[in-house]
Amino acid sequence: MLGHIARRLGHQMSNGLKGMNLPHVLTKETHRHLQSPFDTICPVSMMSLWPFSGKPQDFSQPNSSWSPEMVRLYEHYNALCDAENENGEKKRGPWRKLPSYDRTIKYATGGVHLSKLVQAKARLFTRCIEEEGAAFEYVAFLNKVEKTCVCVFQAGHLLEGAPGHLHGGAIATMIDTVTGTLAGYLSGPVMTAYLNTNYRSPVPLGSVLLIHCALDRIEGKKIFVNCKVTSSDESKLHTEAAALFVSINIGPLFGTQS
Ligand SMILES: CCCCCCCCCCCCCCCC(=O)SCCNC(=O)CCNC(=O)[C@H](O)C(C)(C)COP(=O)(O)OP(=O)(O)OC[C@H]1O[C@@H](n2cnc3c(N)ncnc32)[C@H](O)[C@@H]1OP(=O)(O)O
Repeated sequence: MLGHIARRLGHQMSNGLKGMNLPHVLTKETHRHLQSPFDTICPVSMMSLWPFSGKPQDFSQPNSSWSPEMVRLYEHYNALCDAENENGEKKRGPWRKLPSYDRTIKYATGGVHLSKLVQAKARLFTRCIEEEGAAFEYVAFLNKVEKTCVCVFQAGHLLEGAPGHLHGGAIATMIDTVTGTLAGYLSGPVMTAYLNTNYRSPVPLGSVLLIHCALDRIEGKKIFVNCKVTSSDESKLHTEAAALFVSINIGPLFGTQS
């Protein structure tokens, strides 16, 4: 019952926050991606070591909860994914929009042990709240040449910490997610060994933020990644972090070679 009331309240609040009519805000380019999200992105199987199958829902596509600023930044980075050669022909640039699913392992092929190890109800923490705009709305773009990743993140009303402001744990969660994604795409399966976070200025709830991550160095199976969280115009630094990821071997889980 309480859950039902909370969901209704959340829904009303998020409707109040929307303040936009998606079809009027989105450009033709964005509509193209909405209609066919897999048109322009590299097949997942080509981008990572995860043996995905099928076409699961990509939660990083624009939805009606995205503010005009979120949509603007999405379109800005999306445009970088298509470069033009000297003849004006479209060719793939160094940037890739990364798809984002509510489970990673669910869509993996093989792995006879998966059904026993993974509970059917498990969901990725950042994608587990169904109401659009209520919690983590984000889309990440990877630059494999520069070994960087940028994430556009809109912080929803369920992520409150200090009154009216974003919870520090929610910020750390997003930093872990984006730095971990970069480390994972560069080195395969990893786990966070440490995440050192410095909170420099509070983030108003509902803000759109940029999370910039860059590979610092790789030493054997250790991947060091730096991160900065800024306001959407990059004028204000909110958080800085340094993370260490360690490569792990999960081949046997997926039924692949160890
Ligand atoms: C294919 C990709 C697709 C990507 C698309 C994914 C999409 C979806 C996105 C979701 C992205 C979410 C990303 C969240 C990721 C988590 O949040 S993971 C959860 C939190 N982390 C954990 O639970 C990890 C717990 N810790 C452990 O399991 C183990 O300690 C570790 C980290 C795996 C390391 O253990 P180990 O493999 O036995 O390594 P070990 O031999 O002890 O140490 C190796 C080296 O690391 C050093 N080291 C280890 N720990 C530390 C430490 N804490 N401090 C300093 N140095 C350390 C050691 O000193 C050693 O150094 P060297 O001697 O080699 O110089």
